[in-house]
Amino acid sequence: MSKLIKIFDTTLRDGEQSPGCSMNLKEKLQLARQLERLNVDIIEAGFAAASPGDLLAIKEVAGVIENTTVASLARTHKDDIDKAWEAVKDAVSPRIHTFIATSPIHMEYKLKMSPEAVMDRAEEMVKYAKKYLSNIEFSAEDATRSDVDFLAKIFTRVINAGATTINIPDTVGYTTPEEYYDFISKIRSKCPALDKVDISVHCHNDLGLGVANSLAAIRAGATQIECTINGIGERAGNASLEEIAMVLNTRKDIYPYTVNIDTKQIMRSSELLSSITGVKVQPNKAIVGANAFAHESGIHQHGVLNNKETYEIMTPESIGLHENKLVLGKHSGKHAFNDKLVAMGYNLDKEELAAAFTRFKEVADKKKEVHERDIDAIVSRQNIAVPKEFELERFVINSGNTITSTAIVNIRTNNRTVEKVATGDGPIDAAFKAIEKIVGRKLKLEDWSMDAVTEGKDALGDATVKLRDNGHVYIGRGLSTDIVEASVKAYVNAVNKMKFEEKQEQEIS
Ligand SMILES: CC(=O)SCCNC(=O)CCNC(=O)[C@H](O)C(C)(C)COP(=O)(O)OP(=O)(O)OC[C@H]1O[C@@H](n2cnc3c(N)ncnc32)[C@H](O)[C@@H]1OP(=O)(O)O
Ligand SMILES: CC(C)C(=O)C(=O)O
Ligand SMILES: [Mg+2]
Repeated sequence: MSKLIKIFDTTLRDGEQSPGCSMNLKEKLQLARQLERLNVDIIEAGFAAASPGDLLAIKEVAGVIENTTVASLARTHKDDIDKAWEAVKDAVSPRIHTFIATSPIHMEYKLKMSPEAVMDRAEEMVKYAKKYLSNIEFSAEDATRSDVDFLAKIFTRVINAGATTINIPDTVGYTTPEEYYDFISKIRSKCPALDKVDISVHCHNDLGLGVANSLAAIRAGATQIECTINGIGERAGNASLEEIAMVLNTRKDIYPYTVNIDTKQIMRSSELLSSITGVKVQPNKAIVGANAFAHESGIHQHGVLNNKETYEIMTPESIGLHENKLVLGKHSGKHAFNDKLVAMGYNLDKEELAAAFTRFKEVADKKKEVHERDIDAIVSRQNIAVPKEFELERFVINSGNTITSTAIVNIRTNNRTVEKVATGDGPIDAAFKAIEKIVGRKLKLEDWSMDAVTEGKDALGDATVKLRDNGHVYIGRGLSTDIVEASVKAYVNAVNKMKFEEKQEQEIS
């Protein structure tokens, strides 16, 4: 078998560091399960010392993931390492990932430590982590702006102390493919101990070179690539997992390596992440953008009609962009629905299945045809559902181009129905104002958007609402064939998330 290139997914850690991409515990669990289906080798589930909530989320992920290593990030501090261990110790395969910066600018101005002290600390903390477990990754933050001889020394010491993976990150997205190839080759020649461990790379996209640099690193001997779904991450993001996986899958002639990723799960992973964060993928994004497999111009269409390979270097099916197969209808029962879910890679418990089936029937009643992407939307929203402190019962809206829109909304909360009336600038605004009155709190609507999940006049509308309160942003999603209903559901979902997260924070603190 050819050499394995391990895929280390850091969507839940570095990805979550991007503005607007924070996720609650349920959302992290949902995404972690999808990453396991995608078959990544390592899930970096968070940074345990960052907050009690982060520690709890990693712990929960570690408790449910069976086939993938689960890692927590930790500074080179005893307390961080204790917390990281507490978070991952129940994992089937735990890893602690500890890091310290090695570039002159970071050591002098940020850490205020001498290079000798950094080296001593790194060695000491790897030894400290070793008392807990054997699988330890060490990262030299800002490696690409660090001195090669210094890196060779620190890597030799941490490997002798027990590190099993050495990461050489391009933290600020500064390097280029040729330079990175030479840099890694030089470090390898000065540090023979690297041949005994996995060499990892972690590339940021500040110059748009994250993927290209990761590929150059593979040719220089890297055996682990750190990346994120949709390329999210600090600043301009990280190298995108789907791009790396598809390059390695499509260009085996240049990269004759084994990669464990199930590429058919790529589209679903990308859509799930967008659905959780409310951050959409740009249409021309490679692999997962809406236009990635679209052919608009006549000459291209002519070519594709004669032979798809004239303009398609990979098939849409290879990333799980299925042909919108008609799957089930309103006469289908729970068994057929569950069989289909299993075939699509879902594994729901009894309660989740019952709730998803109810939603499926509601959708099937309104839509003639239920496609796999509709089911993806139903299931992913379902799992992310939080306790319904507020539940929409019904609404009536009076709207038109010559009258002020008026909404009457009835919501069930605390075992009673509350009804409020409000006027607004259009039907959706009126409905949102009525809900705000019921919640009894002034909420800032930061964003609202609507997408069609599938095509056609009976497409499911997928509404996203972003509410800001007390410095936090809460993202709600709503699905319906009716865009006002989808929006109202999304608003209520955002309010429920706000209440859920507030309660969680109170419980943890
Ligand atoms: C390149 C990366 O992505 S690194 C990961 C970045 N991610 C994050 O920072 C998200 C989570 N971070 C947090 O929640 C907080 O920053 C915490 C909880 C980790 C620390 O919070 P605070 O104690 O308030 O410290 P603050 O963030 O202001 O400063 C960082 C401190 O850690 C030190 N530090 C930074 N990196 C390291 C390291 N790898 N090893 C040891 N110490 C470090 C800094 O020198 C500074 O120390 P000081 O408090 O003695 O001056
Ligand atoms: C913690 C490290 C690996 C990191 O995120 C970076 O260097 O960008
Ligand atoms: Mg990073």
